[in-house]
Amino acid sequence: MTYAIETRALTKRYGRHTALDGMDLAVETGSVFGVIGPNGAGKTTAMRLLLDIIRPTSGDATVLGESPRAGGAALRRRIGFLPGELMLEGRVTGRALLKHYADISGSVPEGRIDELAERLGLDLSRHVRTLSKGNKQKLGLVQAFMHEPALLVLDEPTSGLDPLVQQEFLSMVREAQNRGQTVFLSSHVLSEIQSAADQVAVLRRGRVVKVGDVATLRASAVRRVVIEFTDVSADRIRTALGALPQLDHLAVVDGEVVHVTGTVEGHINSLVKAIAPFHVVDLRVEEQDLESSVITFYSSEAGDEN
Ligand SMILES: Nc1ncnc2c1ncn2[C@@H]1O[C@H](COP(=O)(O)OP(=O)(O)OP(=O)(O)O)[C@@H](O)[C@H]1O
Repeated sequence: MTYAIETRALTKRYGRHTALDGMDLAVETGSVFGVIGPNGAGKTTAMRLLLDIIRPTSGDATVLGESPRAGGAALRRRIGFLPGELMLEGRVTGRALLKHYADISGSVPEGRIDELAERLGLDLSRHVRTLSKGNKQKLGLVQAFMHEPALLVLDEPTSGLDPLVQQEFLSMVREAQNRGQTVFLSSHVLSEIQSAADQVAVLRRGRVVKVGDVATLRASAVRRVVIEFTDVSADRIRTALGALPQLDHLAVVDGEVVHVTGTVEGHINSLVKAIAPFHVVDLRVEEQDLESSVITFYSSEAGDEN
């Protein structure tokens, strides 16, 4: 197994504030790896460390087999980077700017810039400072993808893109993967990661709190359950279900039909066993998308740190 990115206890502090706290990650070569987390979780900090834009307080990283610091410009050319905050102010056209970047990164295939711009619906003849946020983002994407680098590091790549362009971006990611490129991307919009990423790391307050493939994260996902019973009292149901450890937010409404709602984390086996003795007239189990699931995860963990 080879890794395009490995980090060992990678840590960045700003004064007393820890932006990234002992990150251990291994990103397989040729995979699409997503980092998700809310604003301020440390996603941008992690990416800047990998690009040697900032230096770690402690710990280290290997990117395409080299340390970001020692790899220098040669390593940088093998990475396509989309920064989170793209500053494009010049009085140049998109085409001129990309030509400038292409001269630096070298080896941009003939016609590649036009092909990518067309796919994303970007007008290359406009001055970059007149472009909208979404169009600047497209220019940033063309710049990151155009030289088909071994590794793509994309900070919030879909922010500002409309849904159709997001779909086009996702097919660019898949094509990059088919070519053997590795894609490391961040988002706080988890639905984007869900369809694109082989592996996902959940980052929260500078720490990796979960890593897994989308299927594994789903297996531990939080599901919403709705159950209706007849011929039983609400109290008996409360007693039967109240002790189940993975059942949360339990609400039992008394009536001719006893109505129960709650959330279950992980497998629903013990819930099914617990309701089996009663007369169940309806049972619905709704899987939340990864986004709601992880948000539930954050909120259930909230308050465990300062
Ligand atoms: N140069 C800096 N000086 C001081 N604190 C910083 C600096 N850069 C980042 N931080 C802090 O480090 C934490 C992590 O920031 P980071 O930008 O990595 O988060 P993020 O997950 O990328 O969030 P966002 O989606 O908002 O960009 C935040 O609390 C941020 O305020």
